[in-house]
Amino acid sequence: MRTSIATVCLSGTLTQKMQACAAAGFDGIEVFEPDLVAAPESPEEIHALSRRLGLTLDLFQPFRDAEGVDPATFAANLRRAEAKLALMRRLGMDTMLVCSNVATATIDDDAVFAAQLRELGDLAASYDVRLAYEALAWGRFVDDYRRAWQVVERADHPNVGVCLDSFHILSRGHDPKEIEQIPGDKVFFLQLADAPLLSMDVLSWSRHHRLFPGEGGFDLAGFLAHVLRAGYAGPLSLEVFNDTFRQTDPDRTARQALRSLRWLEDQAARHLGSEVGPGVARLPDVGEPSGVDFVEVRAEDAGEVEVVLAQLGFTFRGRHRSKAVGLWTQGEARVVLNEQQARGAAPAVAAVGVEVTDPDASAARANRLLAPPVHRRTYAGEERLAAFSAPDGTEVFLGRVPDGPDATWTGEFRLGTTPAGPDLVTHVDHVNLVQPWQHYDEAVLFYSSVLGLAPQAPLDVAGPAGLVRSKVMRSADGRIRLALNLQPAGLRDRLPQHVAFACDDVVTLAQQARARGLRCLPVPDNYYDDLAARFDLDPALLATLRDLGLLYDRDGDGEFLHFYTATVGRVFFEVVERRGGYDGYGAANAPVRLAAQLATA
Ligand SMILES: O=C(O)c1ccc(O)c(O)c1
Ligand SMILES: [Mg+2]
Repeated sequence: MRTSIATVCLSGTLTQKMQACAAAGFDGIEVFEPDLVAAPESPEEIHALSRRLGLTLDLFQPFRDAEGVDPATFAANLRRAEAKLALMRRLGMDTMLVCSNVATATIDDDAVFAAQLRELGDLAASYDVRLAYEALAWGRFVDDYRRAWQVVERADHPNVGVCLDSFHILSRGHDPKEIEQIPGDKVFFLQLADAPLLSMDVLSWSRHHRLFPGEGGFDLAGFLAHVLRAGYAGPLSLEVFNDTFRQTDPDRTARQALRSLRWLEDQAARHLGSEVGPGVARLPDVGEPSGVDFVEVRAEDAGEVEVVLAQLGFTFRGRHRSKAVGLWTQGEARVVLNEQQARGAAPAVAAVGVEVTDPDASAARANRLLAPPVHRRTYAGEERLAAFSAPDGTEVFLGRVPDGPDATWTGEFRLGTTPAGPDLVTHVDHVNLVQPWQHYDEAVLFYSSVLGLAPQAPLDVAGPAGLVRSKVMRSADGRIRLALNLQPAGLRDRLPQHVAFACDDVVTLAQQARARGLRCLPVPDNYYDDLAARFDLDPALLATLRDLGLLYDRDGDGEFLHFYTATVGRVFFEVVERRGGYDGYGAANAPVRLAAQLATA
């Protein structure tokens, strides 16, 4: 379907916004009137620029407070409308958004709304313009799309239809199913926005917190499916008022925006199944990744990380035959230590490899979703893995699901040791990636659309340097879990990232690691006193936890035992044992960890 975006979604001047939309690959834009009013270019110049850029000007918006008014006010509204219609002709535009009256309406009567819209429709027809009437969630009288449609039906004018905006409908909890009752050709325009599920007044929610589809909590695929069932065939347009996107790079936001639409179109097509029409584009269907292939830590000198991995029981498997890269493994957990092009860099998580069944299809999907490709030097005979840069800069590699116990690329490593004993670590449980605040929502969309991971409900963790917002992106079977943590503004330096390894016997592993000299993150005694109060723990277990510096959590019948290593550069490791189907991450313990890390930093 055609794609469009309101200029209000982006930062910059009108012409910068237009260039960003065209560069990302949008078909058209909604011209937000204040952007035009503030522009030095004439309407004719904007029209000419849109043609040069290959963008259609799909919707002029908004025209406010038109209907439900006394006759004198309505006469003034007609005069105001005529000026805007003449302006639209200069822009070469044919559709104007009329939002329901929030301010000047005094007459709560559908007959009056319909008669006034009909009269406006006559005026618009003389300029070859169509009016799309939109119920704002905070409209004075019309605040529900179903009432807006009743008014439009009653106006019965070929130039008057409705504009549907997912935010106004879903924020109020109005059932979108009745959209299917509206004839598709009377839906003149469709605006799409997601939002986090907040409880606050709808106007502030709408003006500051809207998000691109896939970044919030609304069911937009289900919503769009209703609109498509109604027979709507116009553009899919984004209208996202958001404080962050208004101040960040418009080129980047525009790419993120188009990614959200391509993802949503595919989701709606899945939702519709065999009902889907021919114009709805699908993405390559790749299934979800089945596991973590590797985690890469990059550093100028990875020596300290090697020490910690050895203490945790990892085996050094060798150096890469042509690069300054080493491989450490335990069970199916593989850690690559990369010392290339890392001058001055403290150890940090640089890349995560995931296992997919069809890397080419996954790469094609990522390309279609405008994921920036990463190019790394590979030499003849080496396995070349497609990679993309996530919004936080983490490089995501797409590897093939291995046939045997080891990924094929591990054969490129030489002169290592063969794993000797029984491995206690079985695999990578989760990777925790710190997100700069301005890219957080983009990261949620990136990991859900490109990798097909599902966002879990967000959680706030109180740390001594600020609240850390956390959202886990995971595959259905839990083999991939990426915890995205928002960097609190109060922390000058980035929070460390971490890699958590799963094991079946964390007590033994902790004992062995201690014997090898591992420095764990210290846990205060107060924590264990509180544990004893909260849970009716076996005193012997409590003593073991206290002795080894292990943390503990419980959900239902499940139990979680875990510990953290000290931080090396910007990375630390965690070892976790999940008992009895425990599915969380020990969130209750996170404040203790954050405080201990701050104290030892
Ligand atoms: O917040 C507003 O005023 C506003 C304006 C136009 C829209 O389409 C909308 O959804 C909201
Ligand atoms: Mg709208």
